[in-house]
Amino acid sequence: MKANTGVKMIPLQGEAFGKPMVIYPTLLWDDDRAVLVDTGMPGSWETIRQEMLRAGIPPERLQAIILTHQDLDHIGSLPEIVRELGGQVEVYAHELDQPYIEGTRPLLKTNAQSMAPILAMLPEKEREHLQWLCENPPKAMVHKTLADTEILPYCGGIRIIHTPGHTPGHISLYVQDSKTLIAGDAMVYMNEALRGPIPQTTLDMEMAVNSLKKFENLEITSIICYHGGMCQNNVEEQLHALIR
Ligand SMILES: Nc1ccn([C@@H]2O[C@H](COP(=O)(O)O)[C@@H](O)[C@H]2O)c(=O)n1
Repeated sequence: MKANTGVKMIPLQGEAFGKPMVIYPTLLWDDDRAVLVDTGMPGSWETIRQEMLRAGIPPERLQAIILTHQDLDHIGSLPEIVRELGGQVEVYAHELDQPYIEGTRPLLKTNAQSMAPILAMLPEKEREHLQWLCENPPKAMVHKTLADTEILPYCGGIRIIHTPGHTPGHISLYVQDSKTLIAGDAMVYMNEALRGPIPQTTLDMEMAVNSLKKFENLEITSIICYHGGMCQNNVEEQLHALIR
């Protein structure tokens, strides 16, 4: 029997890096399990938990967290979720971003040196907070690393697509049942238009643009961008216009 599967974005509103920001982790579920894709900034777990309850998914059902990459706004609440749910949750990420998430290497972007220009512009209280996060970044163990083309057996099958560029281990996810592409930061959705990677926060633009080719042959009905949310208008036409 086919499981009942679902996809729901969890909008998180707040201030990050000196600007107001809305970001969109995604909740996936089937009859008995739930999966969270990305965890928001530090301190977001309570909002995520409330949104899970509103969707009728008890937090105890959360069995996996998939991190699209190492950036602070994606891994921020990972330690608090793992602390609360403990051994029931498996954490997944690509092996190239694993050491940063586990804290054995400093985060590639959210470190005091890279963030210096932003830190210098912030009011004192926010600067101290971001400085503290740069020096004490969230970290937690990655239990399983993910490889390109692998299919995780949750929620009708989640295909892993390695899309390096924004970070070396950036992944996107294709949710087979609903034909939803969870693009992480490989693309953004702004003013009802799908756009490519953002140069200001992408470590290797050429690689990031090249990674979009991996979406070319997918049948897609919706794209969830971490920045901008869900794109459902002329999805394939918009996507093909970005692929060079
Ligand atoms: N103005 C900014 C915003 C963010 N950063 C750093 O880049 C990382 C990725 O940010 P996204 O908004 O693309 O998710 C973020 O974790 C910050 O470290 C930045 O340098 N300047």
